Amino acid sequence: MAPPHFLLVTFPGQGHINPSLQFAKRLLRVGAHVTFVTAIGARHRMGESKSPPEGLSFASFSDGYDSGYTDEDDIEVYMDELQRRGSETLSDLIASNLENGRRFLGVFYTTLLPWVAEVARSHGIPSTLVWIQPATVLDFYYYYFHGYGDLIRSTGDNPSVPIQLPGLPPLMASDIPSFFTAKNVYNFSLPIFQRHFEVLFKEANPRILANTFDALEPDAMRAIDKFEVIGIGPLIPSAFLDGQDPSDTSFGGDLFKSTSGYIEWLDTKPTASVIYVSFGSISVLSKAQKEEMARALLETGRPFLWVIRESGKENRDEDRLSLKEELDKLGMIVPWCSQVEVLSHPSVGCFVTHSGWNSTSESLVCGVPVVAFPQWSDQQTNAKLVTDVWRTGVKVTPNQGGLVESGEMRRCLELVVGDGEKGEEMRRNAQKFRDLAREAVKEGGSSDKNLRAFVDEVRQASE
Ligand SMILES: O=c1ccn([C@@H]2O[C@H](COP(=O)(O)OP(=O)(O)O[C@H]3O[C@H](CO)[C@@H](O)[C@H](O)[C@H]3O)[C@@H](O)[C@H]2O)c(=O)[nH]1
Repeated sequence: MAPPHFLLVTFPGQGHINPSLQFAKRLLRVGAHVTFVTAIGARHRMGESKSPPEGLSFASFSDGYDSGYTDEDDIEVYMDELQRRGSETLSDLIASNLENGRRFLGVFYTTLLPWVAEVARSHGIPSTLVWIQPATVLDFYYYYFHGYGDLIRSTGDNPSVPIQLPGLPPLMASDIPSFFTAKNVYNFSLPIFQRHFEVLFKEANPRILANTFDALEPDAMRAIDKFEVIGIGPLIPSAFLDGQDPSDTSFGGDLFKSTSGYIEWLDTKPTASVIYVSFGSISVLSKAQKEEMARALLETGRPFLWVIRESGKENRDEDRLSLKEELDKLGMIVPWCSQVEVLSHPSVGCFVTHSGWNSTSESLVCGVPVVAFPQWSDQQTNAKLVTDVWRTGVKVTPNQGGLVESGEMRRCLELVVGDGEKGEEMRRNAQKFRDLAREAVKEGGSSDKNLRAFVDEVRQASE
């Protein structure tokens, strides 16, 4: 019998590409073939040095921004173009495969691409959303559009009163996804999430595969009876997780150029001594914030590895860090690194993170406690889970102007890396979730079983 063949469409951002590539590899592991589709600009940047594993092929479409989306572009125009051009190409791809006798058994699409489900439906192919944030955040979006909108909107009026939603921890105004706050400037976001639910509820049996696992969010995964949330995560390269495929040492789709030497540098540092600082693939700290961070790192006196992505502005006087020489003596600043490799390194003892969902799950998988420094989107909620539910980290408190001062940063770092009871508890919890994550993905673990059962069902339904 021919292997089931799936189409997997992902938004062209690093935070989407990484879990999608890992999801594709999981599908291969359960005997499926996958065609991975994203926009041309991202596909080019992902590079093609490593030959893909057998059963994985790539296709791409023009979103109209083939040389890359930049900060100067209008995100709303971009999202419209992505949908318009993406829908056409995807439809052609499905049709030409059919003409050649190849039928996709199912279409998977990640967050922000609800239109993919419509394209799949127009060809009579079942589609499934792959949710790449925690189930808690998914539930929160659902509640907003289904009965709790007024309550959520009123959080800004009563910032000290928690919102209590079924199955979720009490959330303060500062814990909710940024798209719901008065400061939100991304007007495209809420209608897209609303549309995700609309297309989902056109399915007879709405199901969502989520990059989380049963033991991590047991209540949030079962909170809503209108759809089934199936945990298939954490989606992390096998070598750093279950070891089933030791050759799987990277996601395989970096959009940024890395440097060398940082692993050798980490090798020279004592166990759990290094502070790793990274804000993912989108957020950029202001110059003032970088200076505060630099002071905190220097005052803490511990070695650090800090990712500052290249923006082309580094060499301008106004962007140059004033303490650069001192920083270079104590730590290392790199433009990009293999984050999972760094977090798995025994020298790393603390992760200062923007709390993107991939970085958060990677911290859990590697058992590294965090200082959460959320910026936007789901990150406030992820930080809440880390600090109050899993208790594997602490969150910074900005001053009235929104700046996290060096003293506050230092306080948080010392809580995490220090010898106190709180630090020990966070390290213990981090180890606990590391073990639970491994348990979930190993053969027979909850995520492994969930994905196998899902693929078997799709296969049987198509027979
Ligand atoms: O030097 C680096 C820095 C990052 N990474 C990787 O890049 C990914 C970053 O993903 P994430 O931590 O989720 O951050 P963002 O890139 O900011 O992701 C966006 O997408 C995520 C998924 O929707 C959301 O959770 C975030 O809030 C949103 O900002 C992770 O896999 C990291 O391992 C590296 O490999 N090297």
